[in-house]
Amino acid sequence: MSGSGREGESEPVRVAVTGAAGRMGRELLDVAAGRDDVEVVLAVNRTPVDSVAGVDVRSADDLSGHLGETEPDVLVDFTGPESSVDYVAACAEMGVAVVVGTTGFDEDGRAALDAAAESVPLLHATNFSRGIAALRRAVGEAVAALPDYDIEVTETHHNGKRDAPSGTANTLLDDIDDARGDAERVYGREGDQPRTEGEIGVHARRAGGVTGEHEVLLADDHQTLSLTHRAGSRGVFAAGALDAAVWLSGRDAGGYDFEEVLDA
Ligand SMILES: NC(=O)C1=CN([C@@H]2O[C@H](COP(=O)(O)OP(=O)(O)OC[C@H]3O[C@@H](n4cnc5c(N)ncnc54)[C@H](OP(=O)(O)O)[C@@H]3O)[C@@H](O)[C@H]2O)C=CC1
Ligand SMILES: O=C(O)C1=N[C@H](C(=O)O)C[C@H](O)C1
Repeated sequence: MSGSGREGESEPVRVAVTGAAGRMGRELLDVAAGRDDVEVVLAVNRTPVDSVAGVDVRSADDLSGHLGETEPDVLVDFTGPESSVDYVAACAEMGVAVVVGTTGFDEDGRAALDAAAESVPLLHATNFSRGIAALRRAVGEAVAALPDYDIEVTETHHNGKRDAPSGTANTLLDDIDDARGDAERVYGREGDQPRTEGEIGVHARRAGGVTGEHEVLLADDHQTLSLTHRAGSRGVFAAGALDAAVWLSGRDAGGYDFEEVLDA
Protein backbone atom coordinates (compact mmCIF):
# COMPACT_ATOMS: atom_id res chain seq x y z
CA MET A 1 0.00 0.00 0.00
CA SER A 2 1.13 3.59 -0.58
CA GLY A 3 2.46 5.92 2.09
CA SER A 4 -0.76 7.93 2.24
CA GLY A 5 -2.93 5.50 4.22
CA ARG A 6 -6.01 3.53 3.26
CA GLU A 7 -8.02 5.89 1.05
CA GLY A 8 -10.64 3.81 -0.74
CA GLU A 9 -10.28 0.76 1.54
CA SER A 10 -13.50 -0.85 2.74
CA GLU A 11 -12.19 -3.75 4.85
CA PRO A 12 -11.97 -2.97 8.57
CA VAL A 13 -8.50 -2.30 9.96
CA ARG A 14 -7.27 -5.32 11.94
CA VAL A 15 -6.39 -4.06 15.42
CA ALA A 16 -4.48 -5.58 18.34
CA VAL A 17 -4.90 -4.16 21.85
CA THR A 18 -2.34 -4.50 24.64
CA GLY A 19 -3.27 -3.84 28.27
CA ALA A 20 -6.72 -5.18 27.40
CA ALA A 21 -7.89 -5.43 31.01
CA GLY A 22 -6.71 -1.92 31.96
CA ARG A 23 -8.97 1.13 32.15
CA MET A 24 -8.10 2.21 28.59
CA GLY A 25 -7.86 -1.34 27.21
CA ARG A 26 -11.43 -2.08 28.31
CA GLU A 27 -12.64 1.21 26.83
CA LEU A 28 -10.88 0.48 23.52
CA LEU A 29 -12.49 -2.95 23.23
CA ASP A 30 -15.87 -1.52 24.12
CA VAL A 31 -15.65 1.35 21.60
CA ALA A 32 -14.19 -0.91 18.88
CA ALA A 33 -17.18 -3.27 19.23
CA GLY A 34 -19.47 -0.45 18.11
CA ARG A 35 -17.45 0.51 15.00
CA ASP A 36 -17.31 -1.10 11.58
CA ASP A 37 -13.97 0.42 10.46
CA VAL A 38 -11.95 -1.65 12.94
CA GLU A 39 -11.88 -5.32 13.89
CA VAL A 40 -10.09 -6.45 17.03
CA VAL A 41 -8.12 -9.57 16.09
CA LEU A 42 -5.90 -9.76 19.17
CA ALA A 43 -6.20 -8.62 22.80
CA VAL A 44 -3.46 -9.32 25.34
CA ASN A 45 -2.92 -8.59 29.02
CA ARG A 46 -0.05 -9.21 31.46
CA THR A 47 -2.32 -10.54 34.23
CA PRO A 48 -4.43 -13.43 32.94
CA VAL A 49 -8.10 -12.65 32.26
CA ASP A 50 -10.48 -14.73 30.14
CA SER A 51 -12.21 -12.05 28.12
CA VAL A 52 -13.06 -8.34 28.01
CA ALA A 53 -16.13 -6.97 26.19
CA GLY A 54 -16.64 -10.41 24.64
CA VAL A 55 -13.09 -10.58 23.23
CA ASP A 56 -10.78 -13.45 24.30
CA VAL A 57 -7.67 -12.12 26.01
CA ARG A 58 -4.30 -13.86 25.59
CA SER A 59 -1.23 -13.68 27.80
CA ALA A 60 1.15 -10.81 26.96
CA ASP A 61 4.03 -13.31 26.91
CA ASP A 62 5.19 -14.06 23.35
CA LEU A 63 3.50 -11.02 21.81
CA SER A 64 5.54 -11.54 18.62
CA GLY A 65 4.08 -15.06 18.27
CA HIS A 66 0.53 -13.71 18.74
CA LEU A 67 1.16 -10.96 16.17
CA GLY A 68 2.47 -13.51 13.66
CA GLU A 69 -0.57 -15.71 14.16
CA THR A 70 -3.30 -13.02 14.07
CA GLU A 71 -1.69 -10.57 11.59
CA PRO A 72 -3.07 -7.24 12.84
CA ASP A 73 -2.51 -4.08 10.78
CA VAL A 74 -2.07 -1.87 13.85
CA LEU A 75 -1.41 -2.47 17.55
CA VAL A 76 -2.88 0.05 20.02
CA ASP A 77 -0.96 0.29 23.28
CA PHE A 78 -2.12 1.97 26.49
CA THR A 79 -0.08 0.21 29.19
CA GLY A 80 3.02 1.44 31.04
CA PRO A 81 6.32 2.78 29.70
CA GLU A 82 8.30 -0.42 30.40
CA SER A 83 5.87 -2.78 28.68
CA SER A 84 5.18 -0.28 25.93
CA VAL A 85 8.85 -0.25 24.90
CA ASP A 86 8.81 -4.07 24.67
CA TYR A 87 5.52 -4.18 22.74
CA VAL A 88 6.68 -1.51 20.29
CA ALA A 89 9.90 -3.46 19.68
CA ALA A 90 7.81 -6.57 18.94
CA CYS A 91 5.75 -4.54 16.44
CA ALA A 92 8.93 -3.26 14.75
CA GLU A 93 10.20 -6.85 14.49
CA MET A 94 6.91 -8.13 13.08
CA GLY A 95 6.16 -5.18 10.76
CA VAL A 96 3.02 -4.05 12.60
CA ALA A 97 2.10 -0.34 12.79
CA VAL A 98 1.60 0.97 16.31
CA VAL A 99 -0.45 3.64 18.07
CA VAL A 100 1.00 4.46 21.49
CA GLY A 101 -1.15 6.22 24.10
CA THR A 102 1.05 5.29 27.03
CA THR A 103 2.61 8.21 28.92
CA GLY A 104 5.49 8.55 31.39
CA PHE A 105 8.38 7.61 29.08
CA ASP A 106 11.89 8.67 30.08
CA GLU A 107 14.49 9.70 27.51
CA ASP A 108 15.49 6.09 26.78
CA GLY A 109 11.85 5.12 26.31
CA ARG A 110 11.26 7.97 23.84
CA ALA A 111 14.44 6.95 21.97
CA ALA A 112 13.10 3.38 21.76
CA LEU A 113 9.89 4.67 20.14
CA ASP A 114 11.94 6.74 17.68
CA ALA A 115 14.03 3.66 16.82
CA ALA A 116 10.90 1.58 16.15
CA ALA A 117 9.54 4.33 13.89
CA GLU A 118 12.45 3.67 11.54
CA SER A 119 10.90 0.24 10.77
CA VAL A 120 7.13 0.75 11.09
CA PRO A 121 4.60 3.60 11.15
CA LEU A 122 4.26 4.79 14.77
CA LEU A 123 1.97 7.43 16.22
CA HIS A 124 2.46 8.47 19.85
CA ALA A 125 0.17 11.01 21.47
CA THR A 126 -0.14 11.92 25.13
CA ASN A 127 -3.81 12.73 24.60
CA PHE A 128 -6.22 11.45 21.94
CA SER A 129 -9.06 13.93 22.54
CA ARG A 130 -10.02 16.63 20.06
CA GLY A 131 -10.59 19.05 22.95
CA ILE A 132 -6.95 18.84 24.03
CA ALA A 133 -5.83 19.41 20.43
CA ALA A 134 -7.91 22.63 20.48
CA LEU A 135 -6.59 23.55 23.93
CA ARG A 136 -3.01 23.21 22.68
CA ARG A 137 -3.69 25.65 19.85
CA ALA A 138 -5.45 28.10 22.21
CA VAL A 139 -2.57 27.91 24.71
CA GLY A 140 -0.02 28.63 21.98
CA GLU A 141 -1.98 31.73 20.93
CA ALA A 142 -2.57 32.95 24.49
CA VAL A 143 1.06 32.56 25.53
CA ALA A 144 2.24 34.42 22.43
CA ALA A 145 -0.31 37.21 23.03
CA LEU A 146 0.50 37.58 26.75
CA PRO A 147 4.30 37.38 26.90
CA ASP A 148 4.79 38.72 30.44
CA TYR A 149 2.03 36.81 32.19
CA ASP A 150 2.77 34.26 34.91
CA ILE A 151 1.80 30.71 33.90
CA GLU A 152 0.70 27.79 36.08
CA VAL A 153 -0.25 24.35 34.71
CA THR A 154 -2.50 22.13 36.83
CA GLU A 155 -3.72 18.63 36.01
CA THR A 156 -6.14 16.42 37.95
CA HIS A 157 -6.55 12.66 37.48
CA HIS A 158 -7.99 9.56 39.15
CA ASN A 159 -6.17 8.01 42.08
CA GLY A 160 -4.87 5.08 39.97
CA LYS A 161 -2.67 7.18 37.70
CA ARG A 162 1.05 6.35 37.93
CA ASP A 163 2.93 9.14 36.15
CA ALA A 164 3.05 12.78 37.26
CA PRO A 165 2.76 15.28 35.84
CA SER A 166 0.53 13.78 33.17
CA GLY A 167 1.80 13.27 29.65
CA THR A 168 -0.65 15.93 28.48
CA ALA A 169 0.68 18.44 31.02
CA ASN A 170 4.21 17.79 29.74
CA THR A 171 3.01 18.31 26.17
CA LEU A 172 1.35 21.61 27.15
CA LEU A 173 4.58 22.68 28.88
CA ASP A 174 6.53 21.92 25.69
CA ASP A 175 3.95 23.95 23.71
CA ILE A 176 4.45 26.88 26.13
CA ASP A 177 8.23 26.62 25.67
CA ASP A 178 7.72 26.64 21.91
CA ALA A 179 5.72 29.87 22.18
CA ARG A 180 7.87 31.65 24.77
CA GLY A 181 11.28 29.95 24.98
CA ASP A 182 12.44 27.45 27.58
CA ALA A 183 11.29 28.31 31.11
CA GLU A 184 12.17 26.89 34.52
CA ARG A 185 9.50 24.41 35.66
CA VAL A 186 8.70 24.43 39.39
CA TYR A 187 6.89 21.28 40.49
CA GLY A 188 4.60 22.17 43.40
CA ARG A 189 5.67 24.72 46.00
CA GLU A 190 6.43 24.28 49.66
CA GLY A 191 7.78 26.48 52.44
CA ASP A 192 9.43 29.82 51.68
CA GLN A 193 9.29 29.66 47.91
CA PRO A 194 8.09 32.87 46.25
CA ARG A 195 7.55 32.81 42.52
CA THR A 196 10.55 33.82 40.39
CA GLU A 197 10.12 35.70 37.14
CA GLY A 198 9.38 33.52 34.15
CA GLU A 199 9.04 30.22 36.02
CA ILE A 200 6.11 27.91 35.27
CA GLY A 201 4.41 26.22 38.20
CA VAL A 202 3.31 22.63 37.60
CA HIS A 203 0.76 20.91 39.84
CA ALA A 204 -0.53 17.31 39.76
CA ARG A 205 -3.64 16.36 41.76
CA ARG A 206 -4.86 12.76 42.22
CA ALA A 207 -8.37 12.13 43.53
CA GLY A 208 -11.16 9.60 43.13
CA GLY A 209 -12.23 8.75 39.61
CA VAL A 210 -11.47 12.01 37.77
CA THR A 211 -10.98 11.05 34.11
CA GLY A 212 -8.60 13.92 33.30
CA GLU A 213 -8.54 17.70 33.67
CA HIS A 214 -5.91 20.16 32.45
CA GLU A 215 -5.79 23.90 33.19
CA VAL A 216 -3.33 26.49 31.91
CA LEU A 217 -3.63 29.66 34.01
CA LEU A 218 -2.14 32.93 32.75
CA ALA A 219 -2.20 36.01 34.98
CA ASP A 220 -0.68 39.46 35.47
CA ASP A 221 -1.62 41.99 38.16
CA HIS A 222 -4.80 43.00 36.35
CA GLN A 223 -6.13 40.07 34.32
CA THR A 224 -6.50 36.30 34.59
CA LEU A 225 -7.05 33.87 31.73
CA SER A 226 -7.87 30.23 32.54
CA LEU A 227 -7.95 27.66 29.72
CA THR A 228 -9.35 24.34 30.91
CA HIS A 229 -10.20 20.98 29.34
CA ARG A 230 -12.18 18.28 31.15
CA ALA A 231 -12.55 14.80 29.70
CA GLY A 232 -16.04 13.51 30.39
CA SER A 233 -15.17 9.87 29.72
CA ARG A 234 -12.34 7.64 28.48
CA GLY A 235 -14.46 7.01 25.39
CA VAL A 236 -13.03 10.18 23.80
CA PHE A 237 -9.48 8.86 24.14
CA ALA A 238 -10.45 5.41 22.82
CA ALA A 239 -12.28 6.87 19.82
CA GLY A 240 -9.33 9.13 19.00
CA ALA A 241 -6.85 6.26 19.27
CA LEU A 242 -8.94 4.06 16.98
CA ASP A 243 -9.26 6.95 14.49
CA ALA A 244 -5.46 7.14 14.62
CA ALA A 245 -5.16 3.37 14.01
CA VAL A 246 -7.38 3.60 10.92
CA TRP A 247 -5.42 6.60 9.63
CA LEU A 248 -2.02 4.96 10.34
CA SER A 249 -2.74 1.64 8.67
CA GLY A 250 -0.84 1.27 5.41
CA ARG A 251 1.41 4.31 5.89
CA ASP A 252 5.16 4.32 5.41
CA ALA A 253 7.47 3.75 8.38
CA GLY A 254 8.02 6.92 10.42
CA GLY A 255 6.79 8.89 13.41
CA TYR A 256 3.40 10.60 13.07
CA ASP A 257 1.36 13.11 15.16
CA PHE A 258 -2.30 12.95 16.20
CA GLU A 259 -2.73 16.45 14.68
CA GLU A 260 -2.19 14.84 11.25
CA VAL A 261 -5.14 12.50 11.92
CA LEU A 262 -7.35 15.43 12.93
CA ASP A 263 -6.32 17.44 9.85
CA ALA A 264 -7.09 14.55 7.44
N1 LIG B 1 -2.88 9.21 25.32
C1 LIG B 1 -4.10 9.25 25.90
O1 LIG B 1 -5.07 9.83 25.36
C2 LIG B 1 -4.30 8.53 27.19
C3 LIG B 1 -3.24 7.92 27.77
N2 LIG B 1 -3.41 7.16 28.89
C4 LIG B 1 -2.23 6.45 29.36
O2 LIG B 1 -2.44 5.06 29.11
C5 LIG B 1 -1.72 4.29 30.05
C6 LIG B 1 -2.65 3.26 30.69
O3 LIG B 1 -3.64 3.94 31.44
P1 LIG B 1 -4.79 3.11 32.18
O4 LIG B 1 -5.51 2.25 31.21
O5 LIG B 1 -5.55 4.09 32.98
O6 LIG B 1 -3.92 2.19 33.15
P2 LIG B 1 -4.36 0.85 33.91
O7 LIG B 1 -3.45 0.75 35.07
O8 LIG B 1 -5.82 0.81 34.14
O9 LIG B 1 -4.02 -0.31 32.86
C7 LIG B 1 -2.71 -0.56 32.46
C8 LIG B 1 -2.68 -1.79 31.62
O10 LIG B 1 -1.34 -1.97 31.19
C9 LIG B 1 -0.82 -3.17 31.74
N3 LIG B 1 0.55 -2.96 32.22
C10 LIG B 1 0.98 -1.95 32.99
N4 LIG B 1 2.29 -2.09 33.25
C11 LIG B 1 2.67 -3.22 32.63
C12 LIG B 1 3.91 -3.90 32.53
N5 LIG B 1 5.03 -3.44 33.11
N6 LIG B 1 3.96 -5.05 31.80
C13 LIG B 1 2.85 -5.51 31.19
N7 LIG B 1 1.63 -4.91 31.27
C14 LIG B 1 1.56 -3.78 31.97
C15 LIG B 1 -1.74 -3.57 32.86
O11 LIG B 1 -1.69 -4.98 33.01
P3 LIG B 1 -2.21 -5.70 34.35
O12 LIG B 1 -3.68 -5.89 34.19
O13 LIG B 1 -1.44 -6.97 34.36
O14 LIG B 1 -1.83 -4.77 35.48
C16 LIG B 1 -3.08 -3.05 32.36
O15 LIG B 1 -3.64 -3.96 31.46
C17 LIG B 1 -1.10 5.30 31.04
O16 LIG B 1 0.23 5.57 30.65
C18 LIG B 1 -1.96 6.54 30.82
O17 LIG B 1 -1.31 7.74 31.18
C19 LIG B 1 -4.62 7.02 29.49
C20 LIG B 1 -5.71 7.64 28.97
C21 LIG B 1 -5.65 8.46 27.78
O1 LIG C 1 -3.81 8.26 32.89
C1 LIG C 1 -4.83 8.81 32.44
O2 LIG C 1 -5.97 8.54 32.84
C2 LIG C 1 -4.65 9.83 31.38
N1 LIG C 1 -3.45 9.99 30.91
C3 LIG C 1 -3.06 10.84 29.86
C4 LIG C 1 -1.99 11.79 30.33
O3 LIG C 1 -1.10 11.37 31.09
O4 LIG C 1 -1.99 12.95 29.93
C5 LIG C 1 -4.21 11.49 29.15
C6 LIG C 1 -5.45 11.71 29.95
O5 LIG C 1 -5.35 12.90 30.66
C7 LIG C 1 -5.82 10.55 30.85
